[in-house]
Amino acid sequence: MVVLGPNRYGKAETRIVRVTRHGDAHRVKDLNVSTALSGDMDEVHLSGDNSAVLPTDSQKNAVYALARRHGIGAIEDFALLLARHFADSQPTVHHARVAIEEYAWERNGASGHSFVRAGGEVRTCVAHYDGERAHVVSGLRDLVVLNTTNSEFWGYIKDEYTTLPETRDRMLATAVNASWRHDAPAGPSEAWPSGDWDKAYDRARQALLAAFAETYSLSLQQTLYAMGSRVLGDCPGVCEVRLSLPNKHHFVVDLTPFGLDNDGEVYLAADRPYGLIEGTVLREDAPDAGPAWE
Ligand SMILES: O=c1[nH]c(=O)c2[nH]c(=O)[nH]c2[nH]1
Repeated sequence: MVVLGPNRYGKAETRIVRVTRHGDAHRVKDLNVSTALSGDMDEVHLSGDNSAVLPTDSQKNAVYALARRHGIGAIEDFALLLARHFADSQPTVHHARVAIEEYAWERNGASGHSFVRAGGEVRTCVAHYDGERAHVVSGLRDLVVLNTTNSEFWGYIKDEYTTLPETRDRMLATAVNASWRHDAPAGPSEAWPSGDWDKAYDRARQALLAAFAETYSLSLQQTLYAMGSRVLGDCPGVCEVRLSLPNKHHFVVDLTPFGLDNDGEVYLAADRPYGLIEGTVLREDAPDAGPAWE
């Protein structure tokens, strides 16, 4: 006997560039949107009856049409708009998940129409909506940071395979992958503070950077906790932070064969393998996450 378990379906990675033109001053939003719907989908799996299915092609078209109709502000607002559209317009759709990545462009020179892709991190969000309640997780990935000192690593277990020398001064570098969960409003999801998402994003990003720079680190784990705590302290309305930090190892190169000393001046930047330090930091009274992280 087999049964159908949890399932969802949607259009992954719809790439959309939305241009807003105010005279000669243009604005660009460059997104990657993934939708996933669930609901009365037993029959399509069990008998092939498609009558409950909103095609993934229609989901993709809705992304473009709603972008044209409503414009795109903060990605969290656009994700909620789409999630509400799917769950509120189709009786067979009980839950919508919309994930968006944003690629930033900066103005290129003084013209209003030329742009250069900002090389740094990618902004992310995931919104869930079930017809009643919404959950929003914001975040970023690939924010690469490096401290040339104020990092030590010693006092760890030494087993028969340990060769790593203890260090009181090392390079510490990582590509920050962070997501932060917003408190869901108690009432209907329309209560989400619209227009505050960009400010909240800048504040969380700044908290991550400040904590990385200012923490005297005895391990990347300690730095992770400091970064998560700082976001919670600086960002009202954020109740949980999840971090995934690859330890981008930098090894001092032995230059003695060439008659040269090397007191923390020349490093080999290793590509892989890398330590991967992951953790969650949350307010003690954080409300239940529901589907927020799915
Ligand atoms: O900050 C660190 N944490 C570790 O757990 C670890 N393990 C390791 O080899 N180097 C490091 N660095």
